[in-house]
Amino acid sequence: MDFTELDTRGLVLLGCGKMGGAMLAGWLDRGLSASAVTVIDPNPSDWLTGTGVALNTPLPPSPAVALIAVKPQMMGAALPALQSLTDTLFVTVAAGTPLSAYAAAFGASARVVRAMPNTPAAVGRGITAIIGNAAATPADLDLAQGMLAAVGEVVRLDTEDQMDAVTGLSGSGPAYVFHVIETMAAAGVAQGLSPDLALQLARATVAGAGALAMTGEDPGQLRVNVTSPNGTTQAGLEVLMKELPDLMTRTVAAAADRSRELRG
Ligand SMILES: NC(=O)C1=CN([C@@H]2O[C@H](COP(=O)(O)OP(=O)(O)OC[C@H]3O[C@@H](n4cnc5c(N)ncnc54)[C@H](OP(=O)(O)O)[C@@H]3O)[C@@H](O)[C@H]2O)C=CC1
Ligand SMILES: O=C(O)[C@@H]1CCC=N1
Repeated sequence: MDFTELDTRGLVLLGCGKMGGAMLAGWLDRGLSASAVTVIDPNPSDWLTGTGVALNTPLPPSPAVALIAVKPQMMGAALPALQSLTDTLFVTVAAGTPLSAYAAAFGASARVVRAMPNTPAAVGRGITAIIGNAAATPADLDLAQGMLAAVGEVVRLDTEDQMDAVTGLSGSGPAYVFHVIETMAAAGVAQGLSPDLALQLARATVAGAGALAMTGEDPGQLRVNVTSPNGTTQAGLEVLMKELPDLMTRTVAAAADRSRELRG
């Protein structure tokens, strides 16, 4: 990405925990100047302190973008810190919190893009869904998309309602996959492997399958390619496929429902 506008006018980051930190790490790795970034966070991590960004200093009056990455529950206490900004695009990654909440805090003319990223952004492999409010211009959406595309894929939503399902699928999804790694490793240990070897096999299997899935081949066909008739995979899938579809449907639904609840 061309970071010129952010480098020139500045980027403010409100909250730099797991998600804000993942995105900032991705941007700094891809060429954003640390000197252009001001972070507001009550307890900066050692990593953040070492990046050279400005920490809890007065804000520039008109940064290009203010990224809001605090927990939805902290929003009321945190947003007033950004109220003095002028001609700034607000980009929020908070789950649940609707676009209307930012109009209430910053005024109806505030330009806001709501985004749902995920933590693989830290290694440039995130996926983020975005939607703007009525005040956000096409140029604002392009700016937000450009920033987020620097740390992975970006998709645009048609309606804000879709954000709950996106949150339940790709926002929370990395945690489901990490749990698959954990449970595959534990299953390998139950078959007699050492914990270290089982974890190495599970981690590389998920990463390799993910890379293969990204070739664009249909995932159902990729599954068939592994499955010899009456072989080992078929025996395993006969167990997994009885339960996983319903389990995954309920998992994503629970996360999406929680996103709906967070609207308050
Ligand atoms: N983690 C994820 O995978 C994803 C998270 N999100 C969204 O990102 C947002 C942040 O989540 P996550 O990074 O996981 O949470 P974290 O708790 O890791 O990060 C939030 C950060 O905000 C800080 N903070 C608290 N109060 C304030 C304040 N008043 N002003 C500035 N900073 C403050 C926290 O400090 P302290 O810890 O000291 O309170 C913390 O460092 C949430 O809204 C979440 O819905 C979206 C997509 C994925
Ligand atoms: O768990 C959460 O609420 C946040 C939103 C998506 C991922 N983490």
